[in-house]
Order: sequence, then C-alpha cells, then structure tokens
Amino acid sequence: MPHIRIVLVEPLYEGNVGFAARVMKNFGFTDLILINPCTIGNEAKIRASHADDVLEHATVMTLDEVFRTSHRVIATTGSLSYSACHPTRMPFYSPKEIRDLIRDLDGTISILFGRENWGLSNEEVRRADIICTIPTSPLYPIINLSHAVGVICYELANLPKGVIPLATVDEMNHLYEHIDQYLDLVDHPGFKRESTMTLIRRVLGRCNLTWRECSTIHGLLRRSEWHFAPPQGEESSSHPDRTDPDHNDKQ
Ligand SMILES: C[S@@+](CC[C@H](N)C(=O)[O-])C[C@H]1O[C@@H](n2cnc3c(N)ncnc32)[C@H](O)[C@@H]1O
Repeated sequence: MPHIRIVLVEPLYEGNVGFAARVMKNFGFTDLILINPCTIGNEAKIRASHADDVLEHATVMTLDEVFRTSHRVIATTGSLSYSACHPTRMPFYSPKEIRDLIRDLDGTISILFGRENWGLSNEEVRRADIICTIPTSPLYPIINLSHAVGVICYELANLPKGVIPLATVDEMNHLYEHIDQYLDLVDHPGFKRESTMTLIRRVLGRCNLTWRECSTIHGLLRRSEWHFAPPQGEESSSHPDRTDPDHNDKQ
C-alpha cells in the first residue's frame, strides 16, 4: 500500500484542521502534514475528537520538504482549466481515478489541500505530478477543506499492498533536469519552456515510472545528445552508446 500523507497548505482555521484529522482517522490515515498552519489550539482538539492523536503527531514542514520526501505529489483543486493550452490545471482525475493510478505503487504519496480562501497557487499546482478534482455541482463546485479531505480519504482507504517501486523524487527531478537540458540543446524556445516542462511533468507524473524506466529515458536522452553534440574527442558513430542503446542500462 502506498504511504498516503495528507498535507494542508497554510490552513487558516484550526477547526478545519481538527475535522481533517478526524476524518483521516475514520478512514485509517494518520500522517498529517501542516505547512505554515494557523495556531492549532483547543478548537482543533475539540473538532478532532478521538483523533487528537493524529493532530498531536501532525508534522510541520515546508512545501519543499514535502516535495523532497514524496515519491509523488497530488494537488487537489476545484478550480480547473479545460484548455489543453493551459496544462497547469489539467488533465485532472477524480478521486476514484486516482485510486486506480496509485493502487499498486510502493512509495510515499503526498496529497496537497489548499488554503480555505484561495486554494493552491498555480505554482504549487504546477509542481505537483497529478491533479485531482472531486466532481461537484457546477452550482457550487468548491468544497469545504475538511470535507474535501474526507472524500479523498474515503476513496483511497484500504488500498492493496503496493508492489511497484517508484522512482524516487531525486531520480524524477534529475530526469526533469535532463529533459530541460535536452530542450536547451535542441533550441527549444525559452518562452514555451515552462508550459512544456509542466506538460512533461503531467505525462511522466501519471506514468508512475520505476527507477529502471527513468534510467532508460536518461539513456535515450544521452543518445540524442551525442547525436547533436558528440563529446569532445569522440567519434560520434564510435561511441558505445550509439551501437548499443542499452549500454548504460545493462546491469
Ligand atoms: C475551500 S477550498 C479553496 C477555495 C478556493 N477559493 C479555491 O477556489 O480553490 C480549500 C481546498 O479544498 C480542496 N477542494 C475544494 N473543492 C474541491 C474540489 N471540488 N475538488 C478537489 N479539491 C477541492 C482544495 O484542496 C482546496 O484548495
């Protein structure tokens, strides 16, 4: 079973934090992360009721720490974009679809929930691998923070034991850096770079790459790099990787 972390980004009201802790425990989740939270006092404790242990063990972290220590990060939002030209908030998946995407994974999955007044910023959503939205009525699509936590926890409860070892965050970040460098090499226009990298993150983020798959993509990129700029002193056609594309991946 993937390890699920519920991450509340700058929650404003301690009551919501208490209710979130309670509904987490209702569905068997205990790992609550708080980023720059409001003061957590008596009201949160009262709302958490018998989940005061979840509240007490909540960890305060920075968003960077959350990204560094997760295998995948899912951003939840009720504010979507429906245009493929704006990949920040699409494609998006329902909680049920998210369950199918992560059910076999072995790793830490952090699920981000935004502030009560303005949710998650575009930058926060852009950094996430996958976007999740809870289907709601267009008459009033935005759900209360702790209710949104409840819906997601209900859907992700009792996942089977995960068996697919995900690439680590460092491995994925290294791959994104490599792709970015490759785009430099092929003169990819700078003004398109941010949205292209977001698209790539969206595609690879939902592919659940293993470290082996990550390393194969590195190998392919290296092969293309040699095509554009053979390392100095190397005959490009004599480089081992040109005749054996799996050269770098052999165990
Ligand atoms: C009260 S909402 C934030 C409202 C904010 N005005 C906005 O438009 O994003 C607090 C958080 O609950 C979650 N949330 C609310 N409605 C949601 C929905 N329909 N699907 C997924 N998450 C939702 C998101 O994490 C959101 O950042």
